Amino acid sequence: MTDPDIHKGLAGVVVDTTTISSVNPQTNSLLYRGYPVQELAAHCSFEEVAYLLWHGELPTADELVAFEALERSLRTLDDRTRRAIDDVPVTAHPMDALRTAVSQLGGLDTTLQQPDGILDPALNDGRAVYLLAQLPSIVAYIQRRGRGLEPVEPRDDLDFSRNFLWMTFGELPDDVVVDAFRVSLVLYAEHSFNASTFTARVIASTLSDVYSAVTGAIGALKGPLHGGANEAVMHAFAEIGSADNAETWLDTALAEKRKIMGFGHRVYKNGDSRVPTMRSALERLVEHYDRADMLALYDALENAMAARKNIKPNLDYPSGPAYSLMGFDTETFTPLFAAARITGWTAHIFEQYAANSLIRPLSQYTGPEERHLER
Ligand SMILES: CC(=O)SCCNC(=O)CCNC(=O)[C@H](O)C(C)(C)COP(=O)(O)OP(=O)(O)OC[C@H]1O[C@@H](n2cnc3c(N)ncnc32)[C@H](O)[C@@H]1OP(=O)(O)O
Ligand SMILES: O=C([O-])CC(=O)C(=O)O
Repeated sequence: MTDPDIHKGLAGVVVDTTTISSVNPQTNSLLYRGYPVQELAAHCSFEEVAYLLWHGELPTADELVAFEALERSLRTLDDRTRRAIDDVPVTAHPMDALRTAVSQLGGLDTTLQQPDGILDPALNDGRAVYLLAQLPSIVAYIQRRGRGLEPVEPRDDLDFSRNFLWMTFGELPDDVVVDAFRVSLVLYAEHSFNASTFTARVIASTLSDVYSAVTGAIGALKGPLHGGANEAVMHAFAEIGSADNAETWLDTALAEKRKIMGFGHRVYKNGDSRVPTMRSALERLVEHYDRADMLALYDALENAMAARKNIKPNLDYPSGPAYSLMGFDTETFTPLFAAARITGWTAHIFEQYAANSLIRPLSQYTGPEERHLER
């Protein structure tokens, strides 16, 4: 019998079709429902992008008004969600607290028990907007709790990005900061069959519910080879200290066979299509906060990595320092990624439900030959 082809890590394997986004390493482009992500980042609110990912088209003016009103009405945290977060030790990683909170939202949703309660598209549309509205409140609550601060209530006179920053910091930053934050959310919203989205689709393929699928996706995103890389970038920056040390630090790290976080990508081998847009946002923040030293370090490490390994940055590389300049705690960076990616995750969960086939690949057994107990 010939050995089957093994596709370790499913690298290069096309497992299904999708109409949600297309990642094109040949043209270095990323399209959401056909629109280049750079155009969306330049011209659209995060709410418009969420609507586009879910419905396939940008909202009309009336649809946007109704959608924004609904999202704003769903932001307040239930006391039971706060208590669930409070039961997680404050020293735990914020992604653990976020995962617990989303899991608990599933337990609180009694409509899951209705006939067809898990798959009903109308119920699921509502759940997606609810998760979109709740995640910023949860993430802001977790960061403030970590700092020993009282929560800040959401405001329904603010758009998604502004309200997120308001709830986190208790004040509104300048427009340049809000805009960089909005750009990061748009860029993080969706990226086809990445590890966390695929996790969500695997869970959805068993006809489990959307909260379970999102809870699993949060677990997958936490890892440093995926979303966890944005905070790992800042840990590396802290180790390096300043631009002068970048080359020496990198030589040591590579000699120790360490992975350099924020560099490399499974699909893009010649640069991540989102990096130039996020880097421009980072440059505006650097100017605003007068932190040329941050950009110098950023460039020094990028150049050293290009010279030694010819490996380019991914989106987590500019996002990490951008979130740091905005004032987020380093451990909040991956929860921010999750609060944006909830849009892509849920779009994929619903696409999976709509044309489902249980995801269950094969493996080649390489363990012991058949043997028998000696008793
Ligand atoms: C938004 C996102 O989630 S983007 C991804 C964020 N993750 C990171 O930034 C973590 C750091 N990067 C990595 O670990 C990898 O580049 C991954 C996991 C993203 C992609 O990995 P793969 O597609 O499996 O690439 P693979 O690991 O085969 O890399 C090919 C070669 O480049 C090297 N390489 C790839 N990325 C890096 C890196 N960041 N640092 C050092 N070497 C690297 C590998 O060691 C390997 O070298 P080898 O052939 O000598 O063994
Ligand atoms: O596509 C991937 O493998 C990882 C990634 O960049 C993302 O999820 O945004």
